[in-house]
Amino acid sequence: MAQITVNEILTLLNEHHLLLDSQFSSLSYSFDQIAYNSKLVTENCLFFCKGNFKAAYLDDAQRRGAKAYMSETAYSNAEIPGIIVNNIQKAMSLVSAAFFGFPQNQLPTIAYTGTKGKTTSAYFTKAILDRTYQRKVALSSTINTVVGLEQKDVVKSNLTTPESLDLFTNMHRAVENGMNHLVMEVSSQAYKKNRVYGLHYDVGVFLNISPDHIGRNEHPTFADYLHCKEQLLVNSDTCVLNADGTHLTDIYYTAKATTQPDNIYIYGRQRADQETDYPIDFDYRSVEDSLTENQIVLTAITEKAKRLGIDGVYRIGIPGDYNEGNAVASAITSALMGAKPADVAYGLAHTTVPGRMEIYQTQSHGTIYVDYAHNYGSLHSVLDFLKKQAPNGKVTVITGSTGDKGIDRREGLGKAISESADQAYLTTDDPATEDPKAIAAEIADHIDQTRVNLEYIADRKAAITKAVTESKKGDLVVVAGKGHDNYQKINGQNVPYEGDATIVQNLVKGL
Ligand SMILES: CC(=O)N[C@H]1[C@@H](OP(=O)(O)OP(=O)(O)OC[C@H]2O[C@@H](n3ccc(=O)[nH]c3=O)[C@H](O)[C@@H]2O)O[C@H](CO)[C@@H](O)[C@@H]1O[C@H](C)C(=O)N[C@@H](C)C(=O)N[C@H](CCC(=O)O)C(=O)O
Ligand SMILES: Nc1ncnc2c1ncn2[C@@H]1O[C@H](COP(=O)(O)OP(=O)(O)OP(=O)(O)O)[C@@H](O)[C@H]1O
Repeated sequence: MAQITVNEILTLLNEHHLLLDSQFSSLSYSFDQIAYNSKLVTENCLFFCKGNFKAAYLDDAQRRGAKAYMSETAYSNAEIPGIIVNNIQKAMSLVSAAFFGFPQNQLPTIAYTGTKGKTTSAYFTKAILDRTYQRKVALSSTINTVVGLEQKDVVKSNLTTPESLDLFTNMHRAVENGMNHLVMEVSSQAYKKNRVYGLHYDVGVFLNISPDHIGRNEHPTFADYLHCKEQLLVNSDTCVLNADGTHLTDIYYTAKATTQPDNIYIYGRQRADQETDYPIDFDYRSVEDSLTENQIVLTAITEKAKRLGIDGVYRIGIPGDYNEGNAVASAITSALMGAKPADVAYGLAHTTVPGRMEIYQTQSHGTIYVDYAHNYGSLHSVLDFLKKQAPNGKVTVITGSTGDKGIDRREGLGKAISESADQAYLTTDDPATEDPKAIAAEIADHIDQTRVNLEYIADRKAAITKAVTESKKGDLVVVAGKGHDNYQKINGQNVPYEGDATIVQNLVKGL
């Protein structure tokens, strides 16, 4: 059973210069539970006060059995002793890891960061390593969290990277369930909020970066966004970098500051004019890009890359040329963790990711894709790819954009539509407290309507239905933005929504 003594906590906090004061007299006192939500407190619990905290939550925690609290502020009315720290998020992460006996030491971890491709790459990697390690690979992704082999060990995730206490709880459960590796996604917010403070990864991957998540409640500037993402490399024993992304110099030198060049692997698409200041370890080229799959040739260039033994031709079961880079990153990380080429081949060919390039074919209408693209980078990648695949057909997109956050996504979506779509239906996507029609108008402001047919249909299902039923053979239709979500965020509520995939599945039956 997980436990921690006051002495262990104070020692840990002191080592990290986090402790300001402790009102606890007995150093040998031991807690059997830790929690940051008062509703989850049971007997003999250490309670963390963090975030937008209200004193009433501490009263609630006391009533339910908390024996001490940890906080950046002392609460004079509290009846239980306080441990006062100068950074509660860092303290909570360290104490959580210690409480669960540092589960990361028994769970070699591959961590992905990047603006786009984290979930897809994490799924590719899990599929490969599941072959190598008989499915004993845990997963922490935006979609699902997997901590064991049974159905009850697979749960839907709330965040891309969970709160530290939840993350270490999951890792502990994974170890208890006999899982022997972890593949996880790490968001920039996870670093901003110290959700992964003190956690080291065996392999850390930087997939790419483009402006996103900048604004109220997220990152004040792009520099801050980049800095947070780069922290993954500082905390990784081996770093894997994508040569085709922007800011490579910055990213490479951040990796090199704490990692020997021998433990840095760089991959990139083969190009005649390839010239970088860094050695490319692996290059790859497309043999086939089709509407349903890709095939690549992966070539090891440097000696250390050759030692991984994964040169070869691979089929990738998810379409989109940008998924080739995701697949290569996954092949390299999996090989670093012991996967054989046959495992890589199987995993890349058989991965599917809910809401990412899900394909629905019709008999006499177009081909429909459900995809999570919701900013310029992703929508541009998807539409640009499909446009090249449909020389004689029309590319139609159905999309909206979220309210109350990511305001600059609206311009980006409009730009991506203008560049590569022939037709767009603007509709509703998590409007929060905003009017979806006004959001759509902002997207429309950036669409060149002399070349793109545009229509606003507020009801998302109606927009999808019209686009799909009116499509002709050879046309490509992308239902973008919501991916696997089955709710619409409206005025603080998650209003149930049938889901893009379900709607499309039902529609194509008769077509
Ligand atoms: C801004 C931000 O990071 N907020 C996160 C943070 O909120 P918070 O600490 O302020 O929590 P709160 O909900 O206001 O409540 C304050 C505290 O009181 C406690 N409480 C509350 C009620 C009660 O009755 N009793 C009680 O004890 C809560 O458990 C909490 O500890 O901690 C919560 C979990 O402890 C997170 O759910 C929440 O994420 C919000 C919802 C969120 O959506 N964050 C997004 C921006 C995010 O992190 N996204 C990234 C992906 C984006 C990227 O790629 O960068 C992600 O990793 O998912
Ligand atoms: N390497 C890539 N480059 C550009 N676009 C990509 C890439 N990989 C995936 N995409 C696009 O981005 C969308 C989201 O992909 P995925 O969920 O794998 O990324 P993510 O980093 O987890 O995203 P998010 O942070 O938004 O959850 C996909 O549906 C696809 O449209």
